[in-house]
Amino acid sequence: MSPIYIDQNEILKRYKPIDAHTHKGIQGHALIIAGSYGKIGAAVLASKGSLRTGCGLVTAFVPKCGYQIVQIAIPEAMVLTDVEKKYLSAIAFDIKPQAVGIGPGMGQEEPTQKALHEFLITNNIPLVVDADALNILSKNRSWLTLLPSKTILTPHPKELERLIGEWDSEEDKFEKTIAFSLHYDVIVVMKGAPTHIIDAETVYRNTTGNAALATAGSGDVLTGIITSLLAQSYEPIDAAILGVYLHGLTADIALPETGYQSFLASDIILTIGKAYLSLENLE
Ligand SMILES: NC(=O)C1=CN([C@@H]2O[C@H](COP(=O)(O)OP(=O)(O)OC[C@H]3O[C@@H](n4cnc5c(N)ncnc54)[C@H](OP(=O)(O)O)[C@@H]3O)[C@@H](O)[C@H]2O)[C@@H](O)CC1
Ligand SMILES: Nc1ncnc2c1ncn2[C@@H]1O[C@H](COP(=O)(O)OP(=O)(O)O)[C@@H](O)[C@H]1O
Ligand SMILES: [Mg+2]
Repeated sequence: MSPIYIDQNEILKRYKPIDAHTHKGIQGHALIIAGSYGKIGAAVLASKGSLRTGCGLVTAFVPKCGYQIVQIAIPEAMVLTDVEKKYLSAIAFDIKPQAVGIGPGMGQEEPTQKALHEFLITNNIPLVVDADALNILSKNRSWLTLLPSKTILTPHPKELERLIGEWDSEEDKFEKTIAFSLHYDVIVVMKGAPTHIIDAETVYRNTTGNAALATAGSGDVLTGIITSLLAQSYEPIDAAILGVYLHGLTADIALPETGYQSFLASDIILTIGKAYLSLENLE
């Protein structure tokens, strides 16, 4: 297994600069399905990640308790609510998003598990699956076959272990993840230091990012970023690659100002602009 390094060259092959004549109606609509009582912040962080990466419209689908929180935290986002107050129980919407990001802060209540199952049965919108949605799939493995082809899964190491089982070496971990990617026809973003992306037998290794990212919510922001790129018609593998690269680049750019310790997931969101500008300067 020799990885393809995700560096400036790889990014410039994939990055699509903004068309001067674009408008919000064609810049993609991302739907973030996330949050539960005490973890609405995860939905906020993911939705902001989507908005800051060029998505024309972003809707957050949250339990009722998240309504005011999201509306006040992000006036740019639209909000749909579940019938339940504290957790998701029935995922229904009358909008037409081009991509859905599901899972951050969602919890694993029984009704939430059922809601995910029912959503997956009918859904054919390109999908990013993270956090508790991954944990629910690990508990209900037959539902993995319901994922659309090239769905992007973004597990951290513990979530990966729940999905593929324990590994006894780094090599074994990659073999198991490649087998998983082939079996379910999905892309696996193996978050870590560094992050690897597995698309069938191809392994990509990210070159940006640092330990400043070891902070609550940084994965939630990544979910929003990748969902946004997917909604903007990037191919799933390109959305995963560009998303992971930009996410890491924000930490590299911010580090001289924040140091490792004071960097927050919100700083990823605040630094995405500089990360994009650095891509434009490379062209
Ligand atoms: N503001 C909000 O609303 C926030 C909401 N959030 C939401 O909370 C939910 C629970 O998410 P979660 O990831 O904290 O719980 P969980 O899956 O049990 O994993 C924890 C265990 O995994 C491991 N581990 C993790 N990273 C690792 C690494 N790099 N390298 C190695 N190991 C690593 C580590 O295990 P250990 O090493 O301790 O055995 C750790 O104890 C989820 O929905 C999320 O979106 C959060 O995003 C926070 C902000
Ligand atoms: N030491 C590190 N170096 C580089 N990246 C890191 C490091 N620690 C964490 N990250 C990145 O931060 C993110 C953490 O995601 P995750 O564990 O899902 O956080 P959360 O669930 O709190 O949002 C991943 O993108 C991961 O690659
Ligand atoms: Mg996470």
